Amino acid sequence: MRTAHSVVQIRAAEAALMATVPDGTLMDRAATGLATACVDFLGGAYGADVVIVAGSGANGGDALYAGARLARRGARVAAILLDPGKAHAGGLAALRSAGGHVVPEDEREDAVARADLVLDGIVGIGGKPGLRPEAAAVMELVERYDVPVVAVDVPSGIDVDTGETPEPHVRAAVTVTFGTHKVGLLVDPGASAAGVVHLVDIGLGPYLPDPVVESLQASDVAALLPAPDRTSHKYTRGVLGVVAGSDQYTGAAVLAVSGALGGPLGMVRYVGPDEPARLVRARWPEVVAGEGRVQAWVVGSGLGDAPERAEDVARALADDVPVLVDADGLRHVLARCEGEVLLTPHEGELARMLEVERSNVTARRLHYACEAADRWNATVLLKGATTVVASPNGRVRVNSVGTPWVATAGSGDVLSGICGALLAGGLSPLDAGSVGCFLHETAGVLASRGGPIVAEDIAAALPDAYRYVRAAEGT
Ligand SMILES: NC(=O)C1=CN([C@@H]2O[C@H](COP(=O)(O)OP(=O)(O)OC[C@H]3O[C@@H](n4cnc5c(N)ncnc54)[C@H](OP(=O)(O)O)[C@@H]3O)[C@@H](O)[C@H]2O)[C@@H](O)CC1
Ligand SMILES: Nc1ncnc2c1ncn2[C@@H]1O[C@H](COP(=O)(O)OP(=O)(O)O)[C@@H](O)[C@H]1O
Ligand SMILES: [K+]
Repeated sequence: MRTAHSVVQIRAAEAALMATVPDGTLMDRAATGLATACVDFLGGAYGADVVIVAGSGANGGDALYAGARLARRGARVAAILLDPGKAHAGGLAALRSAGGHVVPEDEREDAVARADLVLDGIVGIGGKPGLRPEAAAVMELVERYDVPVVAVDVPSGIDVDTGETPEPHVRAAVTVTFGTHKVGLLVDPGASAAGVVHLVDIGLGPYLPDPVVESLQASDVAALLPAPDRTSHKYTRGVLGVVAGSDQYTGAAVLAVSGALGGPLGMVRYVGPDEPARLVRARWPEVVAGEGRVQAWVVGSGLGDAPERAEDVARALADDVPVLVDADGLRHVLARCEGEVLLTPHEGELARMLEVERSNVTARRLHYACEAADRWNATVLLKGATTVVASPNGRVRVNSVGTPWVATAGSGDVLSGICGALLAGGLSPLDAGSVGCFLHETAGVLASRGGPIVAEDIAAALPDAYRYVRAAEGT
């Protein structure tokens, strides 16, 4: 499990750990890990030109100490001090004694222009979102000369606790973070600004409380996946009812059912108009058409906007089993939900539900997913490059696995099917949403292998994704 903590939690853990170790130990651990990551990134330090952009806090201190290590390994290291009077004294002395130097103000552009790497030590967890003008001016040079950035702890300027990114902020190729992940490194748009995140263990683990955000890894997913045993039969494995598709959107029915059949259940019942029902059965003879007992419902994909389809959603929500509501069905979730409900909007659908601009949802994904979970008393899975799954009890998971090739028409219908299958298999909405999303994106990666795919390819690769995560656990 990858876990992310808030700044307040990290500060408290840091204080508790610091009381047990000599002064400077944590910064030494951080700088050592940071320097190693820079050497890996550069493919060796010798002869490389490294520019450190250092603010006035400990984040600048980490960068300067790492710079000293790189200088000792043969890099030419130059520091741009944003506030020379307040630069970290120990870090600066270490850099100077290792042969590094401070860049005079009128030589900043030249230094950036020839750099192989810029270390962003402007601010860390003590910074306010955005950058001050002087820091922004240096980072403009870095972007103009297209110099790759390794961010220290966080890309400076992002909102560390939410992943929001008010401009300006740093865009990093790699972020080397210390002790634990920060929420803003896992949630977009902050996650995109962070690039590849590398965690350096500085010994904080035993002092950290429950995380604010979790991110399942393959072995976590494997541990949560239902699998049949010798006593299983199709009904004990779970039956999913799929209410999807319409005469206009027949494909949604086929795709939602394909996603469901790629999951660990015993049977799918399809409930819908004649034409999509005919297509579903032609494609999947094992599907039973018509109502019957189910362990969970998926309702919504491709229902269309005919007012009478509201009945479908109401009937599913009134049944005493977990319900996933997707796409068109989301228009009809008007009141607070009761029981186990998973809502799976994309940003546009969530914006419509909350009556806000879509751009606001894009900018504040964590905030609006949590707000919707609270408002509807349901688990909300907000789709995207990093999917957020927020439950009404405050637990949040983020999925960072996947490929943008998964963003293809009908892909969301497949997702609703696999998540529904997991609900029918007995998983909670939080587990079904986060495990389903992991399997769906992993299937996308396996099917795509770097090339274009269609939604059916994702559904077809779901059993392989299942095998892949079980292999990761060694089961
Ligand atoms: N936690 C841990 O376990 C460990 C933490 N460690 C490290 O410490 C870091 C936290 O250090 P920190 O507390 O000194 O704060 P930090 O982020 O460097 O700077 C804040 C200062 O910057 C300024 N400033 C603020 N906003 C700004 C802006 N938008 N644009 C420009 N400047 C801005 C403001 O200063 P001012 O100029 O107002 O005096 C403020 O006081 C942490 O991220 C990690 O790298 C590791 O060493 C080891 C273990
Ligand atoms: N950039 C991306 N990287 C990975 N997955 C993505 C990206 N953008 C979207 N997705 C995924 O693609 C799917 C799209 O679903 P949705 O928007 O409902 O499409 P549709 O309505 O066509 O089925 C979701 O699972 C979403 O999380
Ligand atoms: K930083």
